[in-house]
Amino acid sequence: MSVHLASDRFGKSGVRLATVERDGDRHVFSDLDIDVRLEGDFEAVHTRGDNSPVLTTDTMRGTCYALARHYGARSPATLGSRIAERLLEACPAASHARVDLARLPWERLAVDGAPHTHTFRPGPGGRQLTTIRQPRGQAPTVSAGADGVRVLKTTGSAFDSYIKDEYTTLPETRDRIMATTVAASWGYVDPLVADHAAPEHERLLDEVPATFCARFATHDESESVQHTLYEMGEAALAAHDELTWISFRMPNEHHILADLEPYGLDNPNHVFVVTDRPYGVIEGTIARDGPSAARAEPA
Ligand SMILES: O=c1[nH]c(=O)c2[nH]c(=O)[nH]c2[nH]1
Repeated sequence: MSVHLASDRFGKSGVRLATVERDGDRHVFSDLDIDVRLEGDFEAVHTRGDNSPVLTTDTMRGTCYALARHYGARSPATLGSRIAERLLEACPAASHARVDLARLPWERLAVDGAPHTHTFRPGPGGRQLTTIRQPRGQAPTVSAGADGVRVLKTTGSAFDSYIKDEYTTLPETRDRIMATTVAASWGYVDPLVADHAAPEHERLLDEVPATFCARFATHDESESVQHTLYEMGEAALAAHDELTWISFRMPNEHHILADLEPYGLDNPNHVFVVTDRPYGVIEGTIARDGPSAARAEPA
């Protein structure tokens, strides 16, 4: 039997790193979860047990902390780019570095109506995601995203007219709860890709989820999660010229009308059984028409 190494990459996941920047009394707290990966010519590591080309994943972890000391963590795109560059410098066999940085949502605690200088609590949104892809000798690209963005609406969602066969038991409905925890990722037009530390990227990490969540709320003509996903993508691309594509993963967090008949009660959309498993998963990428569509990547 003959086999070969078809693909490989290695790195560190779950590098948890927080920084405090002190601007007088006012502290800025940044909390990141970083993943790094290297790809390149590491075949001998696998096939011959030759570790000489390996930059240890422990060194990758150390690199993240050391560069956070130099560059801070307030801009994940800046920190991520520096980490990617450094990993390629330190590991000659690597041809590509990828750094994924998730920023956890902390917000200032309000005390007597004013944001506190050094006390924080978990913020309401999801995690903000920045991905740096750095091919050796070429410009890096940045893509972005959000995950853990939880939304639910209590009306304005229908689901009917689907295929019915001998295994179909799902009742049709013109009025249901729609709930999901959105994971989104998006890619930028070229100027923003080149200028990867652009403040636009930071601004869009806030604004794009706000745009697609607003469309989730206002799309009261929803025929399905798929229908709303498309509307959310279209709204994001319409509102933000910087984006060329946006991908969503939207689990359908089912709220099933409870059967209260055994108790002699009616149930006009009041009481629901909340189930977490199994759950539907709806995924899609919306891209602008034209050449940029070819660069669309899955979430
Ligand atoms: O919006 C929905 N899309 C589906 O594809 C689907 N399938 C299902 O069972 N419920 C739903 N809801």
